[in-house]
Amino acid sequence: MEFGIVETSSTLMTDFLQKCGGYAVVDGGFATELERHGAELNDPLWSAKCLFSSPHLVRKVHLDYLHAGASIIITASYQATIQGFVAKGLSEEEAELLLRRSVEVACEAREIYFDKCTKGSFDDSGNISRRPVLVAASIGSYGAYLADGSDGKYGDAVTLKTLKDFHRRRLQILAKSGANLIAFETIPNKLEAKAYAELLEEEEINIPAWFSFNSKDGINVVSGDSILECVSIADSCKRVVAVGINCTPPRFIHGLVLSIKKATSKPIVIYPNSGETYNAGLKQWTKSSGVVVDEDFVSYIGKWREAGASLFGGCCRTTPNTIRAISRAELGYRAKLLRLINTMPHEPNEATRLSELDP
Ligand code: MET
Ligand SMILES: [Zn+2]
Repeated sequence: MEFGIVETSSTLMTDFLQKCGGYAVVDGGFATELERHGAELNDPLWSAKCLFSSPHLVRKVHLDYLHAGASIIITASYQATIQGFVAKGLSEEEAELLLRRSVEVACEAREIYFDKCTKGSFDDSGNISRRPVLVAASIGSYGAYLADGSDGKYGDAVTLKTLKDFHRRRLQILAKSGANLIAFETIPNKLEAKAYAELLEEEEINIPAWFSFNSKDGINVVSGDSILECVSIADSCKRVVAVGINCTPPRFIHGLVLSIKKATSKPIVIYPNSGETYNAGLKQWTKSSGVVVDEDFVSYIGKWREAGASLFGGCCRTTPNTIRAISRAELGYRAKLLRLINTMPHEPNEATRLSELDP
């Protein structure tokens, strides 16, 4: 029975990617998009504050990303922790309800989107035709909860047990909330990756997960730990169905995908930030030379795909426009691929195919 559950879990991503034509579009920056709509997130709970202060805005932002073409939407639970809610004066029960609510709101947005966009569309067999949409329940790191800019350098007092104790209950709740997968995001170090992998096994979590690491130099993860060692931890966990990088400047992604490829054959998920730098002290994003506009962002996608990534989205300070641009580029890529296949007298070699398909 248990084997059966894990089996289903492990094929979720490959089945999904197959349905999407090999590549899928993830959503964009969630918290920063809430802020663009006027939410005041200078708070230890960050985007999770909106789960009780403005759930309608959370739903709207999910919907905007769906309309922009995202096929995976990530919940507002990144910084939603029981410990954080309790510190705000909520009871544990209320905190757990809010965690569940983060997934419910995303599922509601998906229902509204399906309702609006699939009326009257049927496939050749008469079934309703919808692009598949997955809801990924976000789990941010212990450092996100601390919100102290520690970048995964937690010090010796924070052990594997500390991290497992911190994450266990939230993971249990989100895994039973109706989400399709767990997105462990912005993972800063090896110890936290290990804690997640052990929790997934110990708790027999029956939905799959992705591990997405954070890097600030394009070589190591943000704490300085080796990306290869981090990816290997994800690779050896059968419940992990994709591994990648998020909230990292776009200019570092190509090299990181090449490194990840060396340590896993699982699908690679990439959702970089806008290239601006977050100043944890000032709690502000500051412009830097590597900032890219939506068109530039899209021009990178071909390279990332060529390097081996198959799920693309955006993180902080990217918007539904970024996702729309990625999604159009993906549709264009697929159309070109089809045309190429139909017109080629013989199977093109990989190099010809990829150079002709560069966006
Ligand atoms: C600091 S990375 C934040 C990731 C989260 N999914 C968000 O967009 O809010
Ligand atoms: Zn981010």
